[in-house]
Amino acid sequence: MKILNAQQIYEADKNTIANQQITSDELMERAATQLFNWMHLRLQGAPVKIQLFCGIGNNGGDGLVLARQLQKHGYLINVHVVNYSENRSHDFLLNLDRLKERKVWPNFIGPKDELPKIDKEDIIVDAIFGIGLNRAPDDWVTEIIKHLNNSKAFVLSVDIPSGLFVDKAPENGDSIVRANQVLSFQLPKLIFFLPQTGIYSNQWELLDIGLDQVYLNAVENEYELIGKNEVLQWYKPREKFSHKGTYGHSLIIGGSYGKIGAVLLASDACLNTGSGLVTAYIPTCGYIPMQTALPEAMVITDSTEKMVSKIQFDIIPTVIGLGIGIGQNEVTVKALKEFLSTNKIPLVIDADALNIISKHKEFLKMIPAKSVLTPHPRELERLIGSWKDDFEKLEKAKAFSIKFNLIVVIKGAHTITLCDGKGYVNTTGNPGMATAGSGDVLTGMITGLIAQGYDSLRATVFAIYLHGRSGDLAVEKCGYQALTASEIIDFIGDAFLDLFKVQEVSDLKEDTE
Ligand SMILES: NC(=O)C1=CN([C@@H]2O[C@H](COP(=O)(O)OP(=O)(O)OC[C@H]3O[C@@H](n4cnc5c(N)ncnc54)[C@H](OP(=O)(O)O)[C@@H]3O)[C@@H](O)[C@H]2O)[C@@H](O)CC1
Ligand SMILES: Nc1ncnc2c1ncn2[C@@H]1O[C@H](COP(=O)(O)OP(=O)(O)O)[C@@H](O)[C@H]1O
Ligand SMILES: [K+]
Repeated sequence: MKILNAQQIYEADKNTIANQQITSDELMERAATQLFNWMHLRLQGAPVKIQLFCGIGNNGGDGLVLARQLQKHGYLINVHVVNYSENRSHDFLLNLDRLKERKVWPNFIGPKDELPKIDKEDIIVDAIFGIGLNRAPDDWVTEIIKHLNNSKAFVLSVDIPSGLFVDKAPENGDSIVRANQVLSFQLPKLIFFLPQTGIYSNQWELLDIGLDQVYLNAVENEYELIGKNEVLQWYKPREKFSHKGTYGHSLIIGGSYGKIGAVLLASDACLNTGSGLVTAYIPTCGYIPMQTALPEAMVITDSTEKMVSKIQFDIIPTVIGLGIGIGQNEVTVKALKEFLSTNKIPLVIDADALNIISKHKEFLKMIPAKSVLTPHPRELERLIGSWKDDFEKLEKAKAFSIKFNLIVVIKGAHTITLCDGKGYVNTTGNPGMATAGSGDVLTGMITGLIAQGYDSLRATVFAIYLHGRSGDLAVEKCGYQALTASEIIDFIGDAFLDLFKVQEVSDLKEDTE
């Protein structure tokens, strides 16, 4: 699903109005009717007080239409207009009149006015600012937002939590509404997925408002949200007359004394993702544990007991997963340099191999094009330097990926894959996966898909989806705390099977959250 920027959303708006021959206020009515339906379905006429806080733009206009519809259905409403500008939008004014026609007189709040009383049992509708916010809210507006946040009432935000910009980082957390639920119009917003801004939307859902499909299909998006529909089309079925050679040979290079488990996890994950053959290249000390714990994997040992000191093998792997548990010993750095200087096989690079490359930036030029780098936030910082906010992080990582023609994976709650200037935002996974070794599993999975002939970008995005989905399925059985990396591997098969399950309506709702 496409993630558009603010300007593109306004374009979608314009195209919808032109091509469907409707007025802008009809589109607003459509949007607010979806808001009303969502609330009405859940509240069923409950006598709860609904306090609507509306701005003076179209987000506020949505709030006013919603207020009118709620009042028509007998709900108890209090409408407040946060009167932050004289520059009121046409559709706001139109709907203000329509509300007044129904004898509803909003309470206008200006800089010096007292703040309305909010009980914790009330429901707050936050329609103060939408995607039109273009500067930090004034101090008195910030005070209102703080008042909403301190009220303990349930907050439902229209389109986005007020106070968030769509395309840049906020300056002051106090001026952002903390939404229990966001109902956003049709298109997901990038801010829902970034650690700094995602915290303001506890849950979010998309409401289809029938935006012009021709425009949406044609528009070039910088970010894409990845769910089941996106990855399913890439799935390669197993062929009847295939054999293990058909599905590639993965080589996993890594491990050091005390960190053989990392290679074990990656190799196991790689096999479970479908790689035809898997060979692990490890220091000698790992030979027996590796062969015992994972008989399906072949093993090549380094000449050194406790670390990788020379990367030499006589097989021809399809792809190499490099760096998990490898350490940063001087001999390993040398081995890595020698290996990179001649290697032409695509790489998936993780962990200490990334840290070594960060200290020896000249190695970057030796990495084959479209190899995959999978740093966690600290490793990313070592690679690209620090950033002032999530947006700068994305820009720096994107520039880095373009400069070296590499795929860069920013791991986290919503892992983002960057390639050729475009970002792919993952939707699966859960905090139970913040556990030792879960990144090693991901490296094995990406390697395993590349081995089977998926191009590196698809392999990466697909593996990240499956990795998160395995974690989501596993957590249903064991809970967040007990989730281990091995458990994620145990559920890779279920994650594949789950691709073909027909979704229940209730699951569909979960998917958009
Ligand atoms: N396709 C869709 O998705 C649809 C979207 N719809 C809805 O429209 C919403 C966007 O509406 P919007 O463009 O009127 O902007 P909104 O966020 O209401 O801001 C209002 C105005 O405030 C101003 N302003 C900005 N910052 C400020 C500040 N700090 N302090 C004071 N003033 C400030 C700025 O005007 P300025 O003062 O710069 O002239 C801005 O224009 C969208 O979120 C959704 O709810 C639906 O109705 C239909 C379909
Ligand atoms: N809160 C979270 N929600 C979803 N996924 C998470 C969360 N925290 C971590 N993960 C995932 O777990 C993995 C952790 O990787 P990493 O930090 O490299 O672990 P390790 O080095 O222990 O193997 C990444 O794929 C990341 O996206
Ligand atoms: K809002």
